[in-house]
Amino acid sequence: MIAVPQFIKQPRYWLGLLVLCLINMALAKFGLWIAPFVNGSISAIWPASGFGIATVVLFGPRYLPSILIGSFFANLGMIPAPLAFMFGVGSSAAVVMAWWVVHLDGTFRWQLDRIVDVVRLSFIAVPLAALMSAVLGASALVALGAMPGENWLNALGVWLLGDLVGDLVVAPAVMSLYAAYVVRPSRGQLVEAVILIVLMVLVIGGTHLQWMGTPNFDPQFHLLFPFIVWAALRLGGFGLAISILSAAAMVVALVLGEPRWVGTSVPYLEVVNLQTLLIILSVPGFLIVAALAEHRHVERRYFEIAYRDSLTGLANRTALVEKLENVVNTAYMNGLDVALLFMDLDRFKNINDTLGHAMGDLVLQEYARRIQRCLRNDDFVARLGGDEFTVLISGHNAREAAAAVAHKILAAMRTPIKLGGHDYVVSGSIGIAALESMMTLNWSDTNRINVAEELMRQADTAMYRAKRNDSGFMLFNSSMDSHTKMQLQLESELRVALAEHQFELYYQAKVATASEQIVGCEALIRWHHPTKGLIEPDKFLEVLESIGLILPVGAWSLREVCEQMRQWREQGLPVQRVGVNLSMRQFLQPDLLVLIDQVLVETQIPADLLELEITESVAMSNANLTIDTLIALKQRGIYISIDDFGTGYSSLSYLKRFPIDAVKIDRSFIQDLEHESDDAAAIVTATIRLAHAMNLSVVAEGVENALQRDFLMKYGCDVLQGYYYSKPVSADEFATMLMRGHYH
Ligand SMILES: Nc1nc2c(ncn2[C@@H]2O[C@H](COP(=O)(O)O[C@H]3[C@@H](O)[C@H](n4cnc5c(=O)[nH]c(N)nc54)O[C@@H]3COP(=O)(O)O)[C@@H](O)[C@H]2O)c(=O)[nH]1
Repeated sequence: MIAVPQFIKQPRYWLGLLVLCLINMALAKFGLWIAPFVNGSISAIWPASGFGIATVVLFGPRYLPSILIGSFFANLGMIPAPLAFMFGVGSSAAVVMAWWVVHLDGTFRWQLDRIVDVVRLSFIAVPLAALMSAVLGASALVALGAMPGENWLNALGVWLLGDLVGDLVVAPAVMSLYAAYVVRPSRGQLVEAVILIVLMVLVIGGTHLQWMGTPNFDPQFHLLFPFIVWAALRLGGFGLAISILSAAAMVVALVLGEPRWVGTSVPYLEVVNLQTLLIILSVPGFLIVAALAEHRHVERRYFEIAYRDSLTGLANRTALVEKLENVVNTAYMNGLDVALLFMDLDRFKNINDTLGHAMGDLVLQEYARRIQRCLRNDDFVARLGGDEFTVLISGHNAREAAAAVAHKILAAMRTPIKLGGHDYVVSGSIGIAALESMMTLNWSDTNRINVAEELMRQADTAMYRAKRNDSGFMLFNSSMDSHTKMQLQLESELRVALAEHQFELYYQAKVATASEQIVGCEALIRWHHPTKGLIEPDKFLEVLESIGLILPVGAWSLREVCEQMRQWREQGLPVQRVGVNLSMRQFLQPDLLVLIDQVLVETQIPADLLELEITESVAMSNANLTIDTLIALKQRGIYISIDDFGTGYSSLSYLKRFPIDAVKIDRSFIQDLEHESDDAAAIVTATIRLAHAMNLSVVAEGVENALQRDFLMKYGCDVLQGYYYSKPVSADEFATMLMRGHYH
């Protein structure tokens, strides 16, 4: 059974077909009407064929019947029905030919906004279609006895030219008018188009009517060219289409209506002139429009590349900088406020590292959308790169508006995002810098560019402060600058500290819960500042990490620990395992294993005396890499513990994947141990039970009193560490402990 296409059942289709049939018929009638003025039988202009090509290219071959039927009924009554039918078949075949040629490789754009499409339509599809129609039409005339065979070639020529003119004028014009129906021209363009046509009628019509009928009258149709160029340059395809159709109508009317040809037909040379004129008005016009559209497209692409962020579609850094300078200028002129929000996603790197960059991209795209939804139309949002976004707000009370927007954005971020089947909440930190209108009144011109830069810097500083304080968002204030200066000073002092050997390692004992004998220790760094005295690591570790100095300092710690063990062993002390903390950067550095091997070989320390402590978040930052590194460390016999356990977002069952030896319960839980029913107590006991089930040793950090010790003893914690036994002490003091065999 033949399947009936769906469109057949749609009334819209039949209505469309009917309308197209009627238009086709009307245009064919027009062609037939002008035929006697020219040579009596075959029309010099056949607009129906151009309209047919346009409708089938635009709406598909399903509308082909409109051409066959329109042509048939237009001719019926004037010529025998079989001939009328053959003409209809010829017209339809010509349109199929044009449709096939333009769609050969599926790249044709009926909007005619590329030169290649205008060329394909005008120089290949239309000539082939016109030739086919002419061959079939002239042959049908001869075959059905309506014309002697010797006139075939002549009829073919006239038919061909008539179709060419109709196709080249009407087909691109109808396509362009349809494009304007889809993307409406502006009111200004419509007004300009009307003015253009009125002027064209006045100039051409006026000159023509003035001289018409005088001896040696020469029509001044070349005066049409400036109007066509004007339309093509200023109004695009739509303006050009209506100008060309108006010009064609006017020219045909003026030529046919000339008193010289009344009662006779227009001489053939005049007809060819008319046909040539219409073709050279149309084809170059549409080529100009296409060339301009291509140029605009290239410009738009350059603009996109230069000013758009390709991942999120938001404005990029360059666009922000330009916009900021403009907004600052406008604010200066109009006494407005400007506020800049600088936003950064918290721990975004972890998402990239653990879930992959593709998921990271999804997060950025989703958060770009969420930020946009929190803004008004005239706010400006940009992605600076990575996970950094900015929002620019200007107007009255921009600072208050910025704070409200920051609230909205942070609230929008709290909705979890689904990644790989799991819900994640990615929080953000926002810094806000604002310029009040009162201040702007005093700016000089050069100042204003610096002001834009300064705003960016201040918002950035406030964002870092918000991130550090975990406070969501913060407004910039000048005290933040002094903090930044102090940070810079700290950075340079730390570089000096490394070069001048101002770091020292202290050692804190770890004792076995059952015997309370030392079973090892943890090496903890201290800084002997030349003026400020002994500084604890919490005050400088983060800066070391942020400026990358943690790598040489970490390498120094590792070497120092092993060197110290070697010395203690040489002194005959009962050296136990010593733990060294590894920071994120250290753990992820590619030559960590090379360094460890080198140090162990140099100091001749057995690998099982070395313990590496990595925090949960370090282990989780890149699970696959962590497993590989840990396996390599284990193969060497190095002892591995997970530090600060309970503060990250992993679970023991997740850590099961890692080849580790011990977990160190974070001291915040130990300090909260008071009653067995407390949350902390429940967490500690559950951790001990689970860790033991997984054959892991459990160390409790921060044991400060007998109550905590007793609790941990009762629940079978293996090792205790804390001030209750010993604070971190210098290497010499720890050597004394080792000598005594006790932590006192
Ligand atoms: N990457 C490196 N990190 C290091 C290194 N040296 C230290 N650190 C890390 O710095 C953080 C702070 O260390 P510190 O100020 O030395 O504090 C340690 C102990 O003094 C403290 N502690 C131990 N017992 C108690 C106690 O009973 N009460 C109490 N209030 N504090 C106590 O805990 C710190 C040891 O913590 P941990 O490492 O988690 O076991 C700290 O995070 C260090 O890791 C280094 O060379 N490299």
